[in-house]
Amino acid sequence: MRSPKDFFAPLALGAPEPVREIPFRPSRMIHFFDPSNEKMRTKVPSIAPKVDVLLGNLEDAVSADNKEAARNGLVEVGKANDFGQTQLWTRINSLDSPWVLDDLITLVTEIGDKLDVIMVPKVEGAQDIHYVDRLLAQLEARAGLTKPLLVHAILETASGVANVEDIAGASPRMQGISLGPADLAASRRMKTTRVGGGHPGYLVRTDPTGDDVHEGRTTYQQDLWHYTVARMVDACAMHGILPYYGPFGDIKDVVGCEDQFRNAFLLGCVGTWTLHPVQIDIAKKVFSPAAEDVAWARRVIAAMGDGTGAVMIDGKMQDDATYKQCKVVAELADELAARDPELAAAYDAATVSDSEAMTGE
Ligand SMILES: CC(C)(COP(=O)(O)OP(=O)(O)OC[C@H]1O[C@@H](n2cnc3c(N)ncnc32)[C@H](O)[C@@H]1OP(=O)(O)O)[C@@H](O)C(=O)NCCC(=O)NCCSC(=O)C[C@](C)(O)C(=O)O
Ligand SMILES: [Mg+2]
Repeated sequence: MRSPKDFFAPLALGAPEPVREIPFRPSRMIHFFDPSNEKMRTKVPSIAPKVDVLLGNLEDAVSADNKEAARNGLVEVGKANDFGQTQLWTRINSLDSPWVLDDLITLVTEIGDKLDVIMVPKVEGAQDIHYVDRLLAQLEARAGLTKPLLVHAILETASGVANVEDIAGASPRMQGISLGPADLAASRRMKTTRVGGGHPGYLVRTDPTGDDVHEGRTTYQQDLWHYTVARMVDACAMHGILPYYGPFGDIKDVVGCEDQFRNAFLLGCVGTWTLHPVQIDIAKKVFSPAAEDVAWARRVIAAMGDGTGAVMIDGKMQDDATYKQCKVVAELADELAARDPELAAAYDAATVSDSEAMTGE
């Protein structure tokens, strides 16, 4: 464990200074594409402006035969495109794979200036982040990069979940963490066969009231991922980094997908993954606060003045803590509106005057 005094020192001579604060750039959707697929590569210029993050995936879902083609395809995409406000990320192969070393050497030296974040799969503990941290510093120095690359961990092993707080705080490069429900389910020996989402068998049932043991009792499906997402959110908030939901594999179930995304949004996640174009608008809708919620938040903030004391608005008590919640919503809205003129217009149109606020009543 490094001394706190050394935490922000570069890990290689000539590497850039680590960031002191993780930049909050909109990342409502991390859109996955397979860079070994030529058709997908040609779509990059049209997809990039529609997403906050475009991610060239090198790991699972890219067949072993295509690993080099995916790496080279991503280099080609990185060099050929100007991504504007859209971030370019990659998911490298896992640290125990035969491909990861070449992934890192090639990507950092060839397109390190275009990449924002390196997503590391199957992170087991802080030691995995330390390894990547030092290697990235060496490669940044070799490539002459002036901006440090950030690191994002996927929470997809039981060990990773048990060590999530250490992972979140392992390096100043740590940008965020995503849930990896498919590998995590396998690692935990859960009995599901899906990529994210719920399961009809995971439920609670109302008590029997008499002879109705076998029928007439309502059941409620539960969220398999609640514990993990909540724990991930706390670990990220504790270390000033950003939590994300992950993939929702039932592409056709756009309603279930929206519900799962919204649960994550309400619990504190800033974004999710999109695996197919149909999920992009769902993520955008869910991870942009609703216009009426933004109007309400702005109204509470205006009525609360310096943020202390208590006021009544529409029969609801507001105080320092609701003020802080409203600041989270309003500040997120401002960040998103700065990038998205349509959202900015919707938020401005919904702004409600605070004149109805009844201070002290
Ligand atoms: C599922 C697949 C095969 C269906 O692909 P398809 O071509 O069969 O689907 P489609 O509905 O027929 O596609 C319609 C159009 O959309 C295009 N398209 C389709 N997808 C995309 C895309 N992502 N980006 C851009 N374009 C896309 C596709 O090329 C087609 O274009 P066309 O109309 O011109 O012919 C495809 O969507 C895909 O490959 N998606 C990405 C899959 C992926 O990255 N999986 C890994 C992440 S999840 C994971 O790893 C788990 C985790 C975290 O590790 C863990 O929980 O453990
Ligand atoms: Mg996985």
